[in-house]
Amino acid sequence: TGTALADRPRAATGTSTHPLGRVLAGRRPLVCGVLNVTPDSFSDGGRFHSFDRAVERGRTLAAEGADLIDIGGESTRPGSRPPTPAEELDRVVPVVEALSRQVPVPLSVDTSRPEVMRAAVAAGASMVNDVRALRSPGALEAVAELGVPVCLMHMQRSPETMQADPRYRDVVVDVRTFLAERMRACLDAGIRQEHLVVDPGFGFGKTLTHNVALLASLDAFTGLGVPVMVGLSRKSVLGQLTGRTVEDRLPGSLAAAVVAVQRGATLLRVHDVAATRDVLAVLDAVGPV
Ligand SMILES: Nc1nc2ncc(COP(=O)(O)OP(=O)(O)O)nc2c(=O)[nH]1
Repeated sequence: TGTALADRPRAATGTSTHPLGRVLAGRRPLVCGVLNVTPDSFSDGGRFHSFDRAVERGRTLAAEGADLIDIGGESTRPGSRPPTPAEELDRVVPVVEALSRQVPVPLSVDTSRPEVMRAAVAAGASMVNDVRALRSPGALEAVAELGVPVCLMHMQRSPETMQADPRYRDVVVDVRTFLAERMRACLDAGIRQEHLVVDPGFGFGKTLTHNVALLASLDAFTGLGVPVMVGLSRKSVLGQLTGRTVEDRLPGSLAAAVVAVQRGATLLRVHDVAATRDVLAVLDAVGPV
């Protein structure tokens, strides 16, 4: 069941309004469900096992009301080693292909590799989400040619080293400046402004103090004039604030979602879609702060 392949929002290269662009222009905050197809996200699996569970997870996220499903094949946990290009392609593309036929919601591909962007969009993805903000060789050109929306996220250094000793002059100013520079690079490469999303990158080269400052000053990023994505769901910053392990961080995640939306976030990247949708329903009833 679900939308036939032909009816799905396709990567519309060169057309004026991309289907996902219309979604992103909407007023209601969007819930982006996290689907990590990585060994440490799906336990004891060979590709087949994780493939089956990944597709099942994607169907569950859609059934819970996800507006978008973000599919990633690279674990970006602090200290993690990136997969080879072949490993990443092998993890992501079959899942995108299967879900593009089975679920009626747009798919985003969480990758920094242009070859993975191209293969995932060809398989049915409608958006790119890049934790390296298109800094890899060929990434800007790939997104410009694909004509799909892209999320530009801030990360200091790399997953292997980012949490060693993160330092900023002023974390809000430094992250905002970085994102503004990446937006400029995108516009210069021919990527449309209405296809841009920015994300401060919570937990990516930030201490607890840095993460809290970024959340408290989220309006610095909404001031960039494009939708802001926030990914705080179950992250270690919530563990630092509550003392909870990852399995018990739903209350903290929902509190973070409320704060993020009230300070201007319009996309929430979360593991718990149904619970987050419930929180947004209550916020929506009350209206803006
Ligand atoms: N735009 C964006 N993309 C992201 N991709 C991965 C993660 C890492 O978090 P998660 O996927 O929950 O964990 P892991 O990759 O360790 O499984 N966080 C973000 C984020 O905050 N923003």
